[in-house]
Order: sequence, then structure tokens, then C-alpha cells
Amino acid sequence: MSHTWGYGPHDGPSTWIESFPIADGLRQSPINIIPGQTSYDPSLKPLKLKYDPSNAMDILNNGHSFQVGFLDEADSSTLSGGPVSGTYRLKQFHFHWGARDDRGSEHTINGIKFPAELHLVHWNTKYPNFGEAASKPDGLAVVGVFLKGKQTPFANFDCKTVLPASLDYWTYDGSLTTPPLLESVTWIVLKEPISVSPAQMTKFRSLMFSGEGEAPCCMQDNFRPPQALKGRTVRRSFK
Ligand SMILES: CCCCNCc1ccc(S(N)(=O)=O)cc1
Ligand SMILES: [Zn+2]
Repeated sequence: MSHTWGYGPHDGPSTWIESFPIADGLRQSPINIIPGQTSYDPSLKPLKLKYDPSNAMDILNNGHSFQVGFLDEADSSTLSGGPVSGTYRLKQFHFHWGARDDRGSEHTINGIKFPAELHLVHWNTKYPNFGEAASKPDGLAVVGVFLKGKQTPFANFDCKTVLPASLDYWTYDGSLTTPPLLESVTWIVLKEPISVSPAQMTKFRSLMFSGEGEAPCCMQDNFRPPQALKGRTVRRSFK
């Protein structure tokens, strides 16, 4: 059965439960983060991110976003420390954004939406590969970074240069935010956003959901709204 899901009125987030019943699961993402209701956990370690730009392999419009794929056959671009144990390898990064600057991010803070959100997707090297890891509760770790509007050149895709100065973060147990919505993600959402220029946002919004020869449909509003917390705790690494 070919899963055709999207972000439109007939195939968008409210319809995903029809093919993916886990959409109503106990650890779905994204969520609305209410800073006053998070708990500081002094045992949380600093995030350790190591990215080798030469691992970047390709850029792809996958019909839901565009993603930059990384070579993940060695521990050269990894995440460790933070809320996770062991080593997670960078597989890809991609973005979610809105048709306008008043929406676009998947996570929200006190209900505030950012114009876009970057996801750096990593898999746990205790499993043989991404696909295996994606089906395990501790299989994936995704670093979420909010993008805010500002006149500034957009850094190249050396992931290190694209990260904010502070690596303070919120963390919670969640899921993929697109089908198959697997509940295998340790979410690490950075408190400090990075800046992106209006020109960059225009570039995002000029990408297409549609393929060649199809009726043109701009890739915009490719975000899932916040899901129920269902009793989960959101911890923070900073006082
Ligand atoms: C098992 C096949 C899964 C393919 N899909 C990957 C994927 C990666 C990250 C995210 S996100 N948006 O939660 O970072 C969604 C979907
Ligand atoms: Zn994502």
C-alpha cells in the first residue's frame, strides 16, 4: 500500500491516523514547550556535537521537505552527551517552515511558532543502521533548532556553523513528526534560535511539493502541529 501523506487539506496531519494509528500514541511529537512547566535536571550533560562537513553527501527534495544527507559509515559526525548515552551518528538534516513568518516551526514555545525549524537527525550506533534504529525507543536523537527572521547571510551547511552560540536545550521522549511517526526519538530542542534572512525564507517557500510535470504546488506549511504531552516530563539543561 503506497502511503501518500502530505500537508494538504486531504492528506495532512489530521488524516495521518488513518494509515498510522500511532499518531495518537503516548509519545508523539512535536509538542508545545511551556518553559515554566519544564524541570531543570542538573544530571543532564552538555551536548557534545561533532560534525565533519566532508560527510555531507547530497541534497534532496523528498516531497515533504529538502534534506541534506550525510555519510554515516563512521563516527565522524556524531552526537553524544546531553540526555543520551552512547554515540548517535548524523544521518540527515532538513527543515519545516511556513507560508508566512507567523508559522512554520513544529515545536512551539508558550504557543509561539517560529518561521522555521531545523532538524538534525541522528541514529544510535548500538543498532546496525538508521532503519533498525528508527524502530527502537532509544534509536534516534533529533536536535531541533528554531529559525527566526533577521537580515543575515545563511551559513553554509557546515552544521557546526549553523548552530547557535548556546547549546542549552529542552529534552523529552517523542516521535518522528512525519509518518511513520515512530516513537523512537529523544528530542533535544535548543533554547537559542539561529537567524535566517528573508531571502532564505523565500528560497524555502519557492521549493515544490509537486514533481516535474505535476500541477505546481509550493512546499509551504510542512509542519505537524503540537501533540498531547500525555503525562510526559520536559527536562531542561539550564537553570
Ligand atoms: C523508517 C523510515 C523513516 C523515514 N523518515 C525519516 C524521518 C526522519 C526524521 C523526521 S523528524 N521530522 O521527526 O525529524 C521524520 C522522518
Ligand atoms: Zn523534521
